[in-house]
Amino acid sequence: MQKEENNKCVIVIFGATGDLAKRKLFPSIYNLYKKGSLSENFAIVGAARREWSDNTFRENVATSIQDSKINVDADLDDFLKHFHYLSFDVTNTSSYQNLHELINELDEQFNIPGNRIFYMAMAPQFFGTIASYLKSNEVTTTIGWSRLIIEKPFGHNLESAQKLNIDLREAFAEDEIYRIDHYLGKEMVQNIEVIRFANAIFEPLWNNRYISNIQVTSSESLGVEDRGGYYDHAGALRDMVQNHMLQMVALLAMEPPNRLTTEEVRTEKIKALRALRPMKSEDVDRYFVRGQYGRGMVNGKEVNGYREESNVDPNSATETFVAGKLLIDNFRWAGVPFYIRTGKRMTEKSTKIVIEFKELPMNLYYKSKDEMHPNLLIIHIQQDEGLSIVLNGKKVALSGETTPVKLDYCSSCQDVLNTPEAYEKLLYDCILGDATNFTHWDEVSLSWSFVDTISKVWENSIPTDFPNYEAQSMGPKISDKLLADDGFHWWPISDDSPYSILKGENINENV
Ligand SMILES: NC(=O)C1=CN([C@@H]2O[C@H](COP(=O)(O)OP(=O)(O)OC[C@H]3O[C@@H](n4cnc5c(N)ncnc54)[C@H](OP(=O)(O)O)[C@@H]3O)[C@@H](O)[C@H]2O)C=CC1
Ligand SMILES: O=C1O[C@H](COP(=O)(O)O)[C@@H](O)[C@H](O)[C@H]1O
Repeated sequence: MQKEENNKCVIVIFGATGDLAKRKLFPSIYNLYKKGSLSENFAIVGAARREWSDNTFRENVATSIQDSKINVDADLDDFLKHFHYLSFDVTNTSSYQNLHELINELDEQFNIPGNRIFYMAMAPQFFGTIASYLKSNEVTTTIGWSRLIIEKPFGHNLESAQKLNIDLREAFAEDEIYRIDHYLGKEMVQNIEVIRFANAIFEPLWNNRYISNIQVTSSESLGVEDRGGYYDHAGALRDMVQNHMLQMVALLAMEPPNRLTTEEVRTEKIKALRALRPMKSEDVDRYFVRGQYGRGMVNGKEVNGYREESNVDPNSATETFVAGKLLIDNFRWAGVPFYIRTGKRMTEKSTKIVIEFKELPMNLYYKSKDEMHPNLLIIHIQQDEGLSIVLNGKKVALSGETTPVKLDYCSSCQDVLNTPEAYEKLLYDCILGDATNFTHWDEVSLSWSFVDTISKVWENSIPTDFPNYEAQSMGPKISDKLLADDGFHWWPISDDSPYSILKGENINENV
């Protein structure tokens, strides 16, 4: 009963004519509708500057759903009846009064008990303004609940994030603000907690006594595409590390929560981020590496270097690659490096976490030709979803030599049609009032304080070697040194060849 009342709501999408709404939000809402996760009592208001009619808006929503990979059923017309459009100027009071009236009408038409979600799918400079106008025009004053979903980037540094947060908090309480990090909606990112805390074979080993290092790689094969205007002011550090990469590190490092409630889970993640050893300016070059892609060959065709991309400064010093070594100063993790790397125009699209376990105290098989292979747990976040465990076994032969054995579980292969998109899951969580997989302000602020030191150092020392990696490579060679100095190497991340991780020739691929 509670759930049925809860999912009745009006969702206002600011920026409904834009790319995010088209590619992610409309298909996600349609999927929720098809699965019966939305009741019939919902309405969507699209708001943007364009002078569209409801019909034009519905046609665009239909096209975006048809262009996505979803199976479109006959119920599309019924679905579209829930969509309404409002031509909107963010700085004009009358726009908010019109919005208020429209929401009230829709509440009545669809029997919605005053529940509202305001989704900011617009450029971040408008977030504060919209929140403040919503409040002053009493659009957020309702007998039901009122929630704000806010897209990244959440500020450009700690100072601007703090200012944005103060602006938002004038209109919304912390528990009404849902800061989206779409990595937290990914199936296997959500699975990190389950793998860790529901398995007796991992939980006791998850610490510095048994783990030698953890590697988190999120590589992209595409370049900056048409987002040069935004990206050239952000760079990989702000675009990926401040949010997605540090969120994955927090999930890997956190203590088990007392309960699976939003507050308990967030508290543990916040504690892990607090334990992150702050960077000193003088250590940045030792712990972090930046790169920028140059030209290269992709599928037999030469592709542009970053500085030749549209809306990018031809002398840009913006990094499109970051690798770093993080240390977590607490009992569990003292001495265990967490290596992260992310970049554009790398060899392939892949996000993987490799947990490398320590060697055994004595190796009975050491005298044999092959050295023992460390045990690995590999969490495949994307493109394939699943996990692998690398163990040692005996070679099928008389010699008694050991050989690495890999056990694979592919969760996306089991349920390929039902794996929900990250946005679908997160939108549904927000409708149900579950903020566990959204970032709390404390997580945002701790991540910015960590990243700010690095970006300040980088802003003050212009790299002379950019571009320093070829498109379609694993980034600058110097990123291998981060690990080599500690006696480690990056494990390969290829999805194409599931056994590549075991092959000697692919190990140390960049060294
Ligand atoms: N696209 C993506 O994949 C991702 C986007 N994001 C974030 O989502 C947000 C939106 O991104 P995206 O959809 O790509 O951006 P777009 O530029 O494609 O869309 C911007 C939207 O804002 C509207 N808009 C712009 N100015 C005004 C104004 N003054 N008043 C009213 N509406 C206005 C535009 O419509 P109109 O021109 O009709 O006014 C359009 O609907 C950004 O914060 C971005 O960082 C985050 C992750 C991924
Ligand atoms: O937030 C962002 O993420 C994407 C990568 O997301 P993924 O789900 O495709 O891995 C990245 O391309 C983009 O630059 C960044 O803003």
